[in-house]
Amino acid sequence: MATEERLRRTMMFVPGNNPAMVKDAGIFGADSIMFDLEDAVSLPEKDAARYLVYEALQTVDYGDAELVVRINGLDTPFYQNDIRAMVKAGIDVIRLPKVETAEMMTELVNLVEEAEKEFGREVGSTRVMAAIESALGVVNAYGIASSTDRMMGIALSAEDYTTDMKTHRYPDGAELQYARNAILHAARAAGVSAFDTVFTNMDDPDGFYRETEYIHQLGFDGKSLVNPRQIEMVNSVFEPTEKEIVNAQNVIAAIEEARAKGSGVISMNGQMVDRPVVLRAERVMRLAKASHLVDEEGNYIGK
Ligand SMILES: CC(=O)SCCNC(=O)CCNC(=O)[C@H](O)C(C)(C)COP(=O)(O)OP(=O)(O)OC[C@H]1O[C@@H](n2cnc3c(N)ncnc32)[C@H](O)[C@@H]1OP(=O)(O)O
Ligand SMILES: O=C([O-])CC(=O)C(=O)O
Ligand SMILES: [Mg+2]
Repeated sequence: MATEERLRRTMMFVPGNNPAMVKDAGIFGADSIMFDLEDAVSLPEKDAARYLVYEALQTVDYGDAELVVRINGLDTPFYQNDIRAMVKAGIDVIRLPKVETAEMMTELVNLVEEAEKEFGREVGSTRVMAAIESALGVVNAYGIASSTDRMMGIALSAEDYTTDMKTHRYPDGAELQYARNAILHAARAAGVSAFDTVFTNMDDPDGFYRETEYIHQLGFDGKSLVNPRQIEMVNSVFEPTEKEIVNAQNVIAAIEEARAKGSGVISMNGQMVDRPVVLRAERVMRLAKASHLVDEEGNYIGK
């Protein structure tokens, strides 16, 4: 399933007009690096940023990170050149900002396909994602999330969203409750990844940690980030604990024993273990493996 393909806990914005940040973006260990051609780049620098990111994609080794670019919106004069350059460079994922309808994704995908043909890239190899930044986008979230086979995920973009909603961000996040839940349900129903929004106050690590724990509890796959210092904090929240891993191993062993006896349910330390419990345990083990916390047999080895 698309949401389980790879770890996507951390998706770090890197301003596309900053050569030092673009060059070093791979050293911090983000699961996904997101080069920004949109709001981090001023209008006079749009062409230079596109060229800088294009060059970096040809020359810099970003290791295993998934490479994403946030292009300019469909209401700008820049998005067509952004799409052609990024597809030509072989970007993994194009993130379209300010998506409000499924038709906007269709327009993106048509241009991506044209560019893949023009530059000899395999048709279908470029994936896409949508940033949802308005009330209309939230209302249409499922249509957007299920608009194309290329869809990797959808993200809440709370800075623009709260502006559209005539509010701003508060420490308790109550103003984002509906959007977070709507986006998460749309992503899960469509089988794509769900990303929470950026947290922009670098001087409030406690607030960042609280928000990350909260969105992890809701079920998001990860979070958009603006600074490398945020990566380790997100990973520490998303990594399964030793206790969770040992419990998952016990659950899997118990259900295998039950199945050998022809039963789909068993009691383990007073807890009923049945299919949903087993599916959660299997997911814990996949996360543990991807986080290199277990060996090939699934035994906890820690960091
Ligand atoms: C609402 C929206 O649209 S949000 C998305 C658009 N915004 C962005 O892309 C902003 C990205 N983030 C940044 O530009 C910066 O992190 C800021 C402005 C928020 C903070 O900057 P600083 O206070 O300089 O950050 P900090 O002191 O932690 O930087 C430490 C190091 O990490 C680097 N760094 C910081 N942020 C990033 C980043 N996003 N990507 C890559 N490298 C980064 C700095 O260059 C610095 O490197 P150095 O030690 O070699 O000089
Ligand atoms: O995608 C994000 O989280 C950043 C952004 O553009 C917004 O919040 O408006
Ligand atoms: Mg925005």
